[in-house]
Amino acid sequence: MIDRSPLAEFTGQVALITGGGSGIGRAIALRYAAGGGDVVVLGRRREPLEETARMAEKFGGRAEVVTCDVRDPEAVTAAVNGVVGDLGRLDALVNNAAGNFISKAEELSPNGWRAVVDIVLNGSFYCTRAAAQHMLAAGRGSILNVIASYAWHGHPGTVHSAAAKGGVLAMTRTLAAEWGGRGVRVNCISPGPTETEGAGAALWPTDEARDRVLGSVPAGRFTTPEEVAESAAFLLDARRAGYVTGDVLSVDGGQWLGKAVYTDPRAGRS
Ligand SMILES: CCCCCCCCCCC/C=C/C(=O)SCCNC(=O)CCNC(=O)[C@H](O)C(C)(C)COP(=O)(O)OP(=O)(O)OC[C@H]1O[C@@H](n2cnc3c(N)ncnc32)[C@H](O)[C@@H]1OP(=O)(O)O
Ligand SMILES: NC(=O)C1=CN([C@@H]2O[C@H](COP(=O)(O)OP(=O)(O)OC[C@H]3O[C@@H](n4cnc5c(N)ncnc54)[C@H](OP(=O)(O)O)[C@@H]3O)[C@@H](O)[C@H]2O)C=CC1
Repeated sequence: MIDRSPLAEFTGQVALITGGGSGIGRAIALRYAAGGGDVVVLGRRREPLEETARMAEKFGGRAEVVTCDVRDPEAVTAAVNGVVGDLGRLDALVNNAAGNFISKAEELSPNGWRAVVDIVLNGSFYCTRAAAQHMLAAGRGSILNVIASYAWHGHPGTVHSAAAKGGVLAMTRTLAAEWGGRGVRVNCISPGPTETEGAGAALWPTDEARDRVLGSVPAGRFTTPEEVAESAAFLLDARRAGYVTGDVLSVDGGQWLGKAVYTDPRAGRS
């Protein structure tokens, strides 16, 4: 459980976290609040967002809730402008909202493809565009995109999500270069398999599938949302990561390296 951060690095600052009502998004919101910041959590369902806000307020800062579908660009712009109107500033955006399910590519319907790409890639762009208008005007800001390692190595069964996350990675690098001289940093964080409300049901719904995923992680366990949140706090903090932009931090127990590399007995690992 996250307690107040000894750094208090976000005191006086404001973060907007999409998908902040569950899993990794909630952990990032709570870590930001523990660091003294104010948080706004955005998603489609009000109830889980309000639960995050109640938890965040215990750290003493402000916490607000916005219901919005990131696939709706007008609603996103209104939500972001509302944050700045209510809280006076916007220092950080975390594009964490996502949709996912497993499907053979040849059986995936156009609408299934569209649902995931719209949430992950288009939604991240809409939020980024709206937030950057304020950040660039202020000359400071940090945008963190939550991706997955299959953005660069691919993964059978998740072509929609892998393609969308790959697009977010390219967007991150492009915008880091475009805005690097104007005070706005853009980075990615790449969690390993993490047991959350959405991921377990969508990606490893059976014990057999769960064991197979676990078997792919050299560290031998799932990532915790709090581990992702701690690294997210580092990347969001301008004092510690002010010179880091356009990069990806993997928090995955070595999963993307490929466990096969480590299971050769000649290397002393099995
Ligand atoms: C083999 C994989 C193992 C993975 C091991 C490695 C793991 C590490 C990396 C993990 C990386 C990433 C993880 C995540 O992103 S986890 C987050 C998961 N969270 C969620 O998905 C929560 C939100 N989800 C949703 O909102 C929905 O699932 C959805 C994305 C579908 C969007 O909901 P919406 O209500 O807008 O959409 P619809 O229900 O109307 O559906 C739209 C079309 O999509 C089709 N669909 C939906 N589900 C499925 C399915 N399970 N299989 C096939 N098709 C599906 C649906 O039928 C609609 O299409 P049609 O209109 O053509 O029918
Ligand atoms: N868990 C894992 O193993 C891994 C996760 N990731 C990434 O981490 C991030 C968080 O994942 P995780 O916590 O597991 O996921 P969850 O499914 O638990 O959370 C996803 C959140 O996104 C919100 N959301 C989904 N669609 C929309 C939408 N259209 N508009 C607004 N909000 C939306 C959901 O709220 P609501 O339904 O109320 O809208 C929910 O709060 C994602 O980007 C995911 O791809 C990366 C690697 C591994």
